[in-house]
Amino acid sequence: MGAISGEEYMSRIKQRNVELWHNGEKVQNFLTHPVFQGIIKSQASLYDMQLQDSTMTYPSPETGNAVGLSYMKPYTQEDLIKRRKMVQKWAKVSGGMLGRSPDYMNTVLMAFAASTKLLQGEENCFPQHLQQFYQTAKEQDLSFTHTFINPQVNRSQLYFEDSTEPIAAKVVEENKDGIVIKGARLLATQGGITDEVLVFSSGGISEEALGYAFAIPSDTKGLKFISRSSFVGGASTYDHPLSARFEEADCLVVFDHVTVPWERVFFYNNIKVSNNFLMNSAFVPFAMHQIVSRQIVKTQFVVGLAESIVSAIHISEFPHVQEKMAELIMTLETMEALLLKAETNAAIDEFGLMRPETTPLKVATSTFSKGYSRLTEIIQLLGSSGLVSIPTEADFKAEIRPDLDHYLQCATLDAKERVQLFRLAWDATMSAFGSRQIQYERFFFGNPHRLLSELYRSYEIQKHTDYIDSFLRDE
Ligand SMILES: Cc1cc2nc3c(=O)[nH]c(=O)nc-3n(C[C@H](O)[C@H](O)[C@H](O)COP(=O)(O)OP(=O)(O)OC[C@H]3O[C@@H](n4cnc5c(N)ncnc54)[C@H](O)[C@@H]3O)c2cc1C
Repeated sequence: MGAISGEEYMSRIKQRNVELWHNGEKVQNFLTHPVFQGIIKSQASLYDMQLQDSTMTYPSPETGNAVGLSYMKPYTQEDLIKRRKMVQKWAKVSGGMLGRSPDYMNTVLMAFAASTKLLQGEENCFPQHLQQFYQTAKEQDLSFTHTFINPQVNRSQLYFEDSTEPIAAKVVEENKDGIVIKGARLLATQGGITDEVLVFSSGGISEEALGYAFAIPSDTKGLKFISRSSFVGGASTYDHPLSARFEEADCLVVFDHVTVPWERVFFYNNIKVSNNFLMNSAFVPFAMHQIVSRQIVKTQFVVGLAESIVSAIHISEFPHVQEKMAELIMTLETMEALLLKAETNAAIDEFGLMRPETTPLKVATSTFSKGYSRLTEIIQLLGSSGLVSIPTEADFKAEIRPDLDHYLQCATLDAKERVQLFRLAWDATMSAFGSRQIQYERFFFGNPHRLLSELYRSYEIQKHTDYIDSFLRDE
């Protein structure tokens, strides 16, 4: 089969009988629902793009089919660069706003499947199931959401859930068919509108029943996705240039005695593996390589947007404006340099993959997680009242049009073009969609404080203290 078209992706979504709730109602037809139709069309356009661009696929080593490059295990630096270019082509479609373009989860699955030797010989671990699932996903171009964390009930390190009905999803039974899961997980972005959901323990557990990894179809019996309220502002892409197309709902995932068939269980009932697999696997470097590639496109988008505002209202002569533009450029150049360093220093890892150097990627993701809100703040500071003087497409069709044309023109654009630009800046930085983007970049890859402390703990710092020692000795 191999890489699919947008049409095939949509027809699969349509055929699945997924239980997805939004605003108190069970969603019936996803393809025409005002909240989900925009994102589904955008995802479909990405699949079409992949099918039409030969640099976005590669021949499957097993079948020879043209399959998505995001599934490709990189063995050389050229492979890594091909992967980066593929990620960035897709990211350009949404200005980097789509966190779950298919390459993200495909990369994650590739990295997990490449790491199965960590499961070999371990109790209750099934490396062959993970390998097989990766092959199926690659050949059928399956789409994914994932959920790695437990509900935010009590994060105290001393907390031990004692509810009689599980809150955090756990294994409540195992039988001849598989393991049975009851409870909930957070926070599946694009939950309900993908073929499959990938569920992994992200560590930090002390109870065996909470440690497992599996993948199941989104329409598995007992599985329910509860979407947050939608940030789609409306269907008009003039009024809502981003949210109308790229709003990815985030979902609570509820497992009501969901049976996971044995062939879909990757591991369970093994605390050591559950706590270590994610971090010891190839997940972090390869997921981060995808993330930083996308975040660079997002930064380019912000730089372009900011400069378009600067030139539209002629504010480039002011020193603080130049300083703010320089700040954006510094972030972009820093991100690009870090990615280049990671790729340049890539080396074959314990799984035989060409692994990008992890430290620059950790620095880049942490820089962006902290700094993206500042990038959006700069857009707000430059756009000023222009970000709220944003009449709608309907206003431009009404009899007030001559007033709008006259009073909302700017140095380089007519009123309708100017409002279109400022509406884009508003949607990127101030609308509900734009605010969620900030929260997304802060948190989606895990607790940012944990990532920073992990950066410090894994950093080869000894050479610098050795330097100080020798400096003192030489005095
Ligand atoms: C928009 C968005 C989309 C997301 N999409 C997905 C997805 O598709 N799939 C998925 O699996 N997850 C997703 N996530 C969830 C993401 O993985 C979590 O937000 C992240 O791991 C942080 O967990 P939390 O939100 O429960 O915050 P918490 O862990 O509850 O943290 C709350 C606060 O307490 C602090 N805190 C908590 N514990 C500690 C500690 N031990 N030490 C120090 N400080 C602590 C945190 O730093 C934070 O300030 C998404 C999140 C967002 C915001």
